[in-house]
Amino acid sequence: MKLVTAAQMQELDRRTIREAGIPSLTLMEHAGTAVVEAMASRYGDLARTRVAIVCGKGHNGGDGLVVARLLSKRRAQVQVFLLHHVSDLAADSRTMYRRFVRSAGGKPVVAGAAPEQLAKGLAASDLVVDALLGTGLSAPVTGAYAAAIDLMNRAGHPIIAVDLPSGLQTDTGEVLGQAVRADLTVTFGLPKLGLYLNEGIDHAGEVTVADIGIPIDYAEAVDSPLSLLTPEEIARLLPARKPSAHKGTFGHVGIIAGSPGKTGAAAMAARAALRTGAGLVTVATPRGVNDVLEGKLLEAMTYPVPDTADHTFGLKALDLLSAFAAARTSVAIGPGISTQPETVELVHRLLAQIERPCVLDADALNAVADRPESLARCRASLILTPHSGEMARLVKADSGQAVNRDRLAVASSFVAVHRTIVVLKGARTLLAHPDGRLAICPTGNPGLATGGTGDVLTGMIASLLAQGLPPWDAACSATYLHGLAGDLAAQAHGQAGMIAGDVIDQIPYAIGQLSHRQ
Ligand SMILES: NC(=O)C1=CN([C@@H]2O[C@H](COP(=O)(O)OP(=O)(O)OC[C@H]3O[C@@H](n4cnc5c(N)ncnc54)[C@H](O)[C@@H]3O)[C@@H](O)[C@H]2O)[C@H](O)CC1
Ligand SMILES: [K+]
Repeated sequence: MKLVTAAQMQELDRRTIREAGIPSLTLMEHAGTAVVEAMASRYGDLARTRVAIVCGKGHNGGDGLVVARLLSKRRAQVQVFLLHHVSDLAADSRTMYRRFVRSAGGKPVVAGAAPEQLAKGLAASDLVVDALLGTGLSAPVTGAYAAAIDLMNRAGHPIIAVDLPSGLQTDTGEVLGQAVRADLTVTFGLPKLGLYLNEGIDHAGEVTVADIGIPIDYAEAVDSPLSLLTPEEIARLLPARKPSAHKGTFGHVGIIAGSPGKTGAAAMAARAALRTGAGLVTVATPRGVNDVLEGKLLEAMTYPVPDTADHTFGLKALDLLSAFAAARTSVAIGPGISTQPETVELVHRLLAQIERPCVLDADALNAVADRPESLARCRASLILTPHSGEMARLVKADSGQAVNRDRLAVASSFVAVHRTIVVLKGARTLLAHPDGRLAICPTGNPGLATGGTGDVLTGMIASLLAQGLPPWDAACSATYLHGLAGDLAAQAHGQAGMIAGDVIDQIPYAIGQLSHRQ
């Protein structure tokens, strides 16, 4: 599904009204209806629920007035707070104001709501609807708006944001002055970019994208290189398992991984590859740690190769590893291989020889960071899976935080230069393709910030490559499934208690959830 900026959304809105002839009031009615439906599905029967609705003067406020009328119909106890006098409202919003007053029989509407009144009203509510500002935000929030946002955030009740949390910049996810911290955001038509970037991630809460009647062909025609991965799209990409299949049908993953103290990384990548459906998985590992690794694996095979005195990968293994990779359907290099200088050199030489689609992760990324030109020399399709710290090393940025401040630009320019796919991990993992495509993954949670989950993702991508998915589809699908498995693991164990092994255990259920959508 396309991700859009404020300008793209406004253009879509304009086309829908002018060309498709759908009246703006109808769109507003649909928007309000969608918010009420999302509230009912999250908070249950809303009858007798006390709801404070805080409205600005634009169309976002108009949506809020529709919500007010529809909630009153459901016998919720609604209190509307208008920050402006009725005469200041946009025309459609004024119409919705009148409809609300008429249908709700003169329920309290406080025009130009003073902070004390608002504070009292918020204290006496169960839920808060934020309909102050949407895509029309054009300047930092100050004065009465800032005060209202602060009061909403401090009221301690769940906040439902209409279209966007007020104060959030639609395109960048930056807070302009002050922004609402929502529990649920119901966004209209297409998802807005800022809900998935920067502070927007924390301010948006759960995001629901609501259909308000914008024609599908208009939405698909939006010229945006950015998309949000959706379960429907990912379900279509996953490999089918025909009744006549055998294990050869699902490919043979080769994983080059492990060193003393880090055989767990190798084992987790292998198990994740198997759980994602690969037919066969073999881990090539330094001879000195092979016995330890074998003890951790049942279904995967190992391939011990000559090692250095430290029991890490050394140059004497180059020819064997090159032949190993050539005999596999896909390859992953990196989990737990260490940054021993000979291992680093080995990675560079392997890259010059490898031809199978290949995932580079962890220490393999650290190896290429000082000589990234090796990437361009590689003939294979490469998928790199850095977290922000590894990306910082790859692009010589000061820190992972510097990368995170501008994830879109960093990832796009890296792939344009090095012609690889990048999976930039982190809150809302970002995928970048050298042809300019960008995708953001909505699944995953902070519980995934635990050792080993990166190795799991590497194994999953390699698995889908081995099953024949093109590299971009494999990267998108594996990232989505990995986040979903992480969300299921968090449900079972909590975000603090979940560990990478729990994510592996949930992969089959994540695949199962998507299969129902095929
Ligand atoms: N996209 C659609 O198809 C639909 C969107 N709807 C809703 O409409 C809003 C966008 O409405 P718009 O009137 O353009 O803007 P806002 O309501 O977000 O606010 C504009 C209003 O606020 C003033 N303003 C801007 N910045 C500030 C500030 N920092 N402080 C105070 N005031 C500010 C500005 O001057 C305007 O007067 C969209 O988000 C949806 O919720 C439709 O209802 C359905 C169709
Ligand atoms: K809002």
